[in-house]
Amino acid sequence: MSSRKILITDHPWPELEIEENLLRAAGIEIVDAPNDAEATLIDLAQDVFAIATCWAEVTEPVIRAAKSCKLICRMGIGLDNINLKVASELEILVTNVPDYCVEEVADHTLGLMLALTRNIGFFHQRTKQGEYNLKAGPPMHRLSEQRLGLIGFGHIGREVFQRAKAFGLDVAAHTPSGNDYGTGCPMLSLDEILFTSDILSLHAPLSDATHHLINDSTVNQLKAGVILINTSRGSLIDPAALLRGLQTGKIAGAGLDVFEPEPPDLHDELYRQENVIATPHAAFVSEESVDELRMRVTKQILAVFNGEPPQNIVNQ
Ligand SMILES: NC(=O)C1=CN([C@@H]2O[C@H](COP(=O)(O)OP(=O)(O)OC[C@H]3O[C@@H](n4cnc5c(N)ncnc54)[C@H](O)[C@@H]3O)[C@@H](O)[C@H]2O)C=CC1
Ligand SMILES: O=C(O)C(=O)CO
Repeated sequence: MSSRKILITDHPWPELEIEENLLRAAGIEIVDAPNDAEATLIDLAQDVFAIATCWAEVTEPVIRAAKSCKLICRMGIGLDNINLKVASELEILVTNVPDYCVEEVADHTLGLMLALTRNIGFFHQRTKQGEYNLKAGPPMHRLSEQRLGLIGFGHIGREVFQRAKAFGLDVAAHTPSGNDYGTGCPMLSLDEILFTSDILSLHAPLSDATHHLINDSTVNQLKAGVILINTSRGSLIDPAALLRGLQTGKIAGAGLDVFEPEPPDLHDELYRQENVIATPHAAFVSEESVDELRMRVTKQILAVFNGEPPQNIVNQ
């Protein structure tokens, strides 16, 4: 390996001590980007053998500038911030960590769902403001009489299914393949899931097919009073259509962990709606998941440095 440098484009953890301990011991230098602007990444990527990225856009110009690059690691599951086509064309391996936070995201999804269906966010705000009563709360429904529709039934969707069953929810799912992975979960068409869900939760990756999957036309198909949960990617929802759906009452509430764009403009009308609860792309986080993620990415980098195949290659 001629280059001994790697570039970390961005990371939400304050220090890189896990990466430094393992990589510096092997003689690898870490370049910690000061910001994730494309021009900065183009400049810093020139002589690195690997790029590790959380949410920064690893664009075609960044990849083409990285002349010695053998590996691009997504420090996470979703691959929507990496130009996979160009990486593959240049025979650069791309990896992700497909299963480090499945339980955390499923728990978070149920958390958002319960906060909305039990009016926990609403009552919390009112109680803190000194209003100790049940006046004017949105209607609440018995969960065991509600249909939860999942769009996407991969690692996370299936984990949400298991939890939701324990709450007595009637769960159904939609994916293009219709594979229920032996769970017995009814698999429906997109139209059926939109028409029949009392709660709709998104667990599909961001792609051309899922971009603005929730738009004015699909909002129209939803059951009146539906609750919408998104812990996948913000751009699965057209934010303007969501706002209109909330304002007309078609959508009774939204629980959002992901946004378009990120970070969102929290002064936007959408986030001022009382029936929107939001968390800052935090669904994946626990001490355990983040440590596991960082260790596994570091091992992928070490493998390639040592001339071995890394785990979880997505483009081979
Ligand atoms: N908020 C957070 O902190 C986190 C968010 N995520 C997001 O969650 C997404 C899902 O993660 P996993 O379940 O692990 O992925 P996965 O790859 O195991 O499952 C994805 C599922 O989406 C389905 N799918 C693909 N295209 C579809 C379409 N057009 N319509 C409906 N379904 C479609 C697939 O068939 C599969 O069932 C990730 O792609 C990522 O964007 C992942 C981790 C953390
Ligand atoms: O792992 C993912 O895809 C996340 O969204 C967290 O970065």
